[in-house]
Amino acid sequence: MNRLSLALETRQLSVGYRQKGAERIVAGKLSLDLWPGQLVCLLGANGSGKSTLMRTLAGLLPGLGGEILIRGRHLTDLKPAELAKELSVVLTDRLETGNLSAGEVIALGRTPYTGWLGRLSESDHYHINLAIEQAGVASLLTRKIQELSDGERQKLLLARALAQDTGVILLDEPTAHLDLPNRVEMMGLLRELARDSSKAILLSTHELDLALQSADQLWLMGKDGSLAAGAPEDLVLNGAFEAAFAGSGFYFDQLSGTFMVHRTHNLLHFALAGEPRLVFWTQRALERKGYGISLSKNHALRIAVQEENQDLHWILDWKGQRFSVRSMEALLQQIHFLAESTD
Ligand SMILES: Nc1ncnc2c1ncn2[C@@H]1O[C@H](COP(=O)(O)OP(=O)(O)OP(=O)(O)O)[C@@H](O)[C@H]1O
Repeated sequence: MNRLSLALETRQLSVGYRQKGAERIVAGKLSLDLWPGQLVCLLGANGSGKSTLMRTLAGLLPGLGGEILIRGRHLTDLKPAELAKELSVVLTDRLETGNLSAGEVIALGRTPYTGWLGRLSESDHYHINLAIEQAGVASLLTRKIQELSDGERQKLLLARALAQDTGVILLDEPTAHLDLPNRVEMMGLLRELARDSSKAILLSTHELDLALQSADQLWLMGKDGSLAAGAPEDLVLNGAFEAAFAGSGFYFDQLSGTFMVHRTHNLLHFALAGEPRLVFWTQRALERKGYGISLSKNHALRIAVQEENQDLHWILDWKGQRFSVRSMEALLQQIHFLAESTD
């Protein structure tokens, strides 16, 4: 792809704060590309610098070095009105809109196009209606903004950004206040917008699992001011994903693609056999108790799990002895009993 069609680009960008004449660089030497049609999730532990980078890219915080280009033009050369036609921002903590209705807030997204009288043209109405439909906020329009729930307000802010009709949309934690179905819906909506409307969307989030499943690219901020960018699967397989969130008490399991709370601390390992879904949950139960999994089929400790007529049962082969149980709880109790009596 021709680099001229990049939606946003940074070259050796440093972000951070100037305090009493001294610079505090939060992240440096960032050379990043954001293409039209791409959904990029910005991830990192608390305090790693996601908001700082987001605010710098949005022109709300001056960079400490390097360059930011929006469709090939330097951010610092763009007048505020020009920037507002290129890039919209949804920040979680900003809503200084007084006593406006939700519909009026969405219409504010057209400010860069309406001139100082603020009169809405046909094209403005078109974009407002499209934004209402895309964000699914038609039922909120007459409500006062203070009366909305956090989740409803979040969708409304997305609608305002969509009404602004920019090529780049930056969202700081857009799923923060949403429940699980709404988080999934919001991520799906952003995914669709990127793909179908060729928007370049960058969002920061703590939803690691959703980001892994939805993003075209992850930008992973490390605690040391570094940033690793790449396809989610590349960053999992090269260890960058786990390294960004390394902490005590949990680890990232590449096989299941999830963070696990428990490491094996028990010497007992089991070989598992059965339908993958049943093996998966049996493994989860064993790992929760600190047992390990063996890949050897001839292991002395084996568990086979089966489903017959919607009844589950587990056959535990314990060094040649066989036990049959009908629930996961019974399986764990049987193992515990056998382990205790063999000690
Ligand atoms: N206004 C400020 N002045 C000086 N330092 C700041 C300021 N705002 C944030 N910081 C510091 O910059 C670093 C990055 O903060 P930032 O808010 O960007 O992290 P974050 O990744 O968004 O965190 P979180 O996940 O907790 O929202 C932190 O060490 C923070 O203390």
